[in-house]
Amino acid sequence: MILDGVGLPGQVKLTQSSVVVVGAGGLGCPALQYLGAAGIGRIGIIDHDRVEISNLQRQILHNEETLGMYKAESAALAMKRINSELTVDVMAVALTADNAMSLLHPYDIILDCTDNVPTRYLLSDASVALKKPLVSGAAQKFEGQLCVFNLGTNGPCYRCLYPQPPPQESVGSCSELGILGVVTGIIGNMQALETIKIILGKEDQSPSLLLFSALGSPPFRSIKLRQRKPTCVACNNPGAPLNSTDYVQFCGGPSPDWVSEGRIAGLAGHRIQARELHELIMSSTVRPRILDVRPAIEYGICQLPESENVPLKELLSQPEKYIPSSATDLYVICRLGNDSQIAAEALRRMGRGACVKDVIGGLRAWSTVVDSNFPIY
Ligand SMILES: Nc1ncnc2c1ncn2[C@@H]1O[C@H](COP(=O)(O)OP(=O)(O)OP(=O)(O)O)[C@@H](O)[C@H]1O
Repeated sequence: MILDGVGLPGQVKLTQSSVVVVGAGGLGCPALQYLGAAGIGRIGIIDHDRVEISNLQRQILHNEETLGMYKAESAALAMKRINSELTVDVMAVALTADNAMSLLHPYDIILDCTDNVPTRYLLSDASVALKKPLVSGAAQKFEGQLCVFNLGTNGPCYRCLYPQPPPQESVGSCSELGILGVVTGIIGNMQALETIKIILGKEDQSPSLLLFSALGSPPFRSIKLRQRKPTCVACNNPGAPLNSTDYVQFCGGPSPDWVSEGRIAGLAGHRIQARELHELIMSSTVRPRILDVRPAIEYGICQLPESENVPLKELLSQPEKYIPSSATDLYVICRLGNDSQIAAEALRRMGRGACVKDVIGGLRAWSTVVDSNFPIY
């Protein structure tokens, strides 16, 4: 309140404002922590996922005691420890095209703290339709990006910048590619800062894309963005893409874990649950052929007995080498069930009628439903 340019009116603005944070992971946790501490009047948290031990290296609102709890709940508990009077709406559901408008509608500003491309397009289209600013963060390995989309009447949206999704091979999750925890801390904190600036009316009206590289020299670079693109399908017709886009199909690649059971059922025949694979192993006299597409170093840490290791890159460079004869079924597995979908699709494209199935949820699912002693990392 004593800060020049903020004062009591500024603090009142913070108290009277509302924000919604989608994703209570590496970016969402630091953003939520500072937004809560700043005294934002109402904070919504949307995340369908539960806290896992591998999250604790960067998802700083969660702790050993909240393992297994919904992240949205765990984050809310931690924030209320800072300020018991905070109003926090816990929404332990996945944001989808069906619920986006109703879940996001009550809030002034939307923060994208998620980790997958379909949700980025979905959030962008929803924020254009709702005419709300979208404070978007991303982080992977040693790098991060920050941008405020849809600001004012002419600020560009995510689609203006990226009309087409990135190629599949350039996309991966933190658990697949790794992330230095503090990098998400830096970007998540900056998302909180940009949000507070918007509320206080101190935002930069000509938006830029901030690029951070922990190993870069200098580590921060900034690119000024143009205004809305005249050809942007979302800005020209707000709401239209939201009603007509299958975001997962549009982005290609593996289905994120929030995709509904209905969609997985649509892929029936191409996919198998870990439990079903286990039943098959137990009931067959001939052991099913299992291809593990993780990098060799990860395969060395743990693997299913008698599985073969063909790292994804190797498989994609020569898929014909690994297609089974039409008589043999092939089950493709990885750590979380993403790379195995890409590998299975590549093998199926080779034809020959081979029956190739990927294991939904990968070895993580195996350790949850089949063998709790399986040492998944
Ligand atoms: N459509 C969505 N609706 C709600 N939450 C989402 C959606 N997409 C992603 N998220 C959430 O965004 C968060 C992203 O954070 P982050 O990548 O740090 O976590 P993670 O997915 O647990 O990471 P890891 O890749 O290590 O498992 C996750 O908690 C994830 O559940």
